[in-house]
Amino acid sequence: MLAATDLVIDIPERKSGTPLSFDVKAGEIWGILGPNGAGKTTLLHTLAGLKKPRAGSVNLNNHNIQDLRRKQVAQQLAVVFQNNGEGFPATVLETAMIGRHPFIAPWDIETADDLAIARQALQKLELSNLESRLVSTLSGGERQRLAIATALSQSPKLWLADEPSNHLDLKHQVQIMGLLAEQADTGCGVILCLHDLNLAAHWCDKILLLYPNGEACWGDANAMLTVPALERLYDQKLSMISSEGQTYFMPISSRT
Ligand SMILES: Nc1ncnc2c1ncn2[C@@H]1O[C@H](COP(=O)(O)OP(=O)(O)OP(=O)(O)O)[C@@H](O)[C@H]1O
Repeated sequence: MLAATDLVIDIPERKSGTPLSFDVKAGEIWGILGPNGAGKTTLLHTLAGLKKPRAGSVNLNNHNIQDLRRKQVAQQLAVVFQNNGEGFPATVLETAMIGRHPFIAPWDIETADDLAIARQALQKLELSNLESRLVSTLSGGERQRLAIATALSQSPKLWLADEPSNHLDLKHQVQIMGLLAEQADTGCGVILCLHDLNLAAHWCDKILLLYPNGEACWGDANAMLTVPALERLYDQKLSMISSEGQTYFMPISSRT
């Protein structure tokens, strides 16, 4: 679905680091992990074709993403951004409808089907009762769920989400990760930037570790999520706990 070949992301004044070559297949959930400033968002935006790579290429279904028109990309791929700040004044429903725009011809208006898809997405994210509200009045978690509902309205084959659990309470974190897993089960590819190691351990099939010096490695989640690798990644002591077949990582602090 999405293939990176010898990809070097472009971070100003930073060495090129490890060229990235990997293939995100239908049904897979990839987690990109790394400390603040490592380049996770830059990588996600490069994979989405929003940012040109310094070297190498990103192919979306065998086409170089830089050669595709933005509308062609948006018909296949949705991006959930890290910050869903204020845009134009718009209601919740109007915002969810933005997800339908890649499928609407210029000068055409949304059809009843478009409206139904957007409403279904709002319902899935428990936002139906807020559809007439202005986005500016939403809480952080509601805004995050709306960003995911808007991506869902886009019916993407590929999801790229930057910290999708941002601002969400525990129940909604599980709900959103469940929704993304459901999307993967229906044949979508999913790529997530994550800070929460436990969400990564629970939900991701593949992990890419991105170090601040540009070094990177990737592979099956259980091979990548080891205490030595993660301690080096975050420069933080960790302990690993297993419970009921699940793995959990905890930072070790000096406070007793
Ligand atoms: N236009 C720019 N000019 C200079 N440096 C930039 C520019 N844009 C981003 N950077 C730097 O690139 C680095 C990577 O940023 P990026 O947002 O990709 O990191 P991240 O891993 O997503 O971080 P976080 O976990 O904090 O969200 C950061 O050090 C950032 O300051």
